[in-house]
Amino acid sequence: MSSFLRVEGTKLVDGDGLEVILRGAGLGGWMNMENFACGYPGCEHQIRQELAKVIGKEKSEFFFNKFLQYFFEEDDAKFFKSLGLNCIRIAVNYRHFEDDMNPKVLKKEGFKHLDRVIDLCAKYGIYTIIDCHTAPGGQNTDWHSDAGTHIANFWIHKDFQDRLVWLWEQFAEHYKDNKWVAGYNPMNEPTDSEHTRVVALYDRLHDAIRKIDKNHVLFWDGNTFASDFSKFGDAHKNWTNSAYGIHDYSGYGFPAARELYSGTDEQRRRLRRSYEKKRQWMNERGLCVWNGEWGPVYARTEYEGDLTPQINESRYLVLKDQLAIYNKDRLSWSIWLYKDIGFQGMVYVSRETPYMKLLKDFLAKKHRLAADAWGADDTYVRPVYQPLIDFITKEVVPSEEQQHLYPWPVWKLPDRVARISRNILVSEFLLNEWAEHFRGKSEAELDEIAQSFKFANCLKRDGLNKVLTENARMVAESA
Ligand SMILES: O[C@@H]1[C@@H](O)[C@H](O[C@@H]2CO[C@@H](O[C@@H]3CO[C@@H](O)[C@H](O)[C@H]3O)[C@H](O)[C@H]2O)OC[C@H]1O
Repeated sequence: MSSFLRVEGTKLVDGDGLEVILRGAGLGGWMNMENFACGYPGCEHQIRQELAKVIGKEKSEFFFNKFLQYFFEEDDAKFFKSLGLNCIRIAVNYRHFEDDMNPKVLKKEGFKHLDRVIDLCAKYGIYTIIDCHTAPGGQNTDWHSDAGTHIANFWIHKDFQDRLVWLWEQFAEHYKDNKWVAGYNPMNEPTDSEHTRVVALYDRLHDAIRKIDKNHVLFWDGNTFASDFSKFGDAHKNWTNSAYGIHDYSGYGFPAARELYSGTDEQRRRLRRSYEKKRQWMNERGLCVWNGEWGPVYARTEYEGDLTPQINESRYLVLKDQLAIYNKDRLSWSIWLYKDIGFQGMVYVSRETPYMKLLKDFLAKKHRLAADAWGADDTYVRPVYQPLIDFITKEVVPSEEQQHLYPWPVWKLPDRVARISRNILVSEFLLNEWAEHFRGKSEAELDEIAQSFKFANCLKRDGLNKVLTENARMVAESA
């Protein structure tokens, strides 16, 4: 490894000017844990608080540290590489590096696992992209920014913005010489309702990082969950060595899809249209595009029963058809996600592990209540929330236009009701129930529970991995 990757026109290239197409995955709920991926309700800072209340701070930190250790180790890197993939996007939570009660004081221990995983990936020839998935105050309206609210306060507090700039200075200083780090993704999925503050912030982040690190590629997500660059204007002219991140989730990959995907001409047209819309701004300017997140979720026999194989075959087809589009464009991408508890991951924690056995009934309850937002099936609770939706549409804001609160159009009214009443409110009441499962556990038991996330204790989603491997083989042969 002799060179940094860089952007040349629409491509990523190595030091010899040879094109490099990054094909890989987001690591998942690791240094930014997520409810559906890790099996808890709400968001990460809430379960950390709750577990500390139930088993004490020391034991709780012990557990989370073990979790971080076992989640990604040598076997994971080896397996990932064996699929023909070459890049892992690592989502990190700012809280590992800075305490809200002690702002702008670096927690050096935050780098312990991040360095370990970056070095492990490097050992196997896998690039990494550092993705700042949460910003102080919350840069978006969803659970994964770990704010615990649907108000993206990051955009209305300069202090929060200053702290993110400071954090990126720390990252840049720490990783500026690391050539296996393909680049930095300074902010995951902003939702700036004014569309201008995000551009001003990117200017600041760019200048701060470039003062320290002239080499790494910067991957800038579009506004509104990395779907919209339409208000970016000529902003790119200020940003050097930059690529632009879209997140190309297709509705066909989710339970709420209007129909099961079977690859009809009309469905393929929709798939392509939704992708092309997201990259239009880059196309018009000849800029480099990176698809930082995409991919379906999968049915599980415990919930979808006999329909599981049929649903999942349809989801694999969505995946294949998306890949066909991306291959034509020689697009770099990062599928969401590598490891979880069995909803979306390439590998997932076996139901026979201590963690999954411990939480079996709780997870079934959480599923029934549709407490997570990601790909939730709301069949059981729809009668509870539909009256609220009807009330808002009939009595509160009868005009459709007034129902279009940002982040519309990604959030329609039912999405908003789901996020606020289920993913935030109901989940709050479930936090203690989750944490109580750990009451009275010794360190040895907590260690054993955390080991559930080890590669050896995970199953592989063969259908998904087969599609990815065959694609890797095909692109390698046609190169
Ligand atoms: O951490 C990730 C997170 O980054 C990701 O965020 C979601 C991305 O998608 C958003 O909705 C989609 C927008 O495009 C439409 O075509 C799809 O149908 C929508 O699902 C969503 O609001 C974001 O939260 O999601 C997964 C997290 O684990």
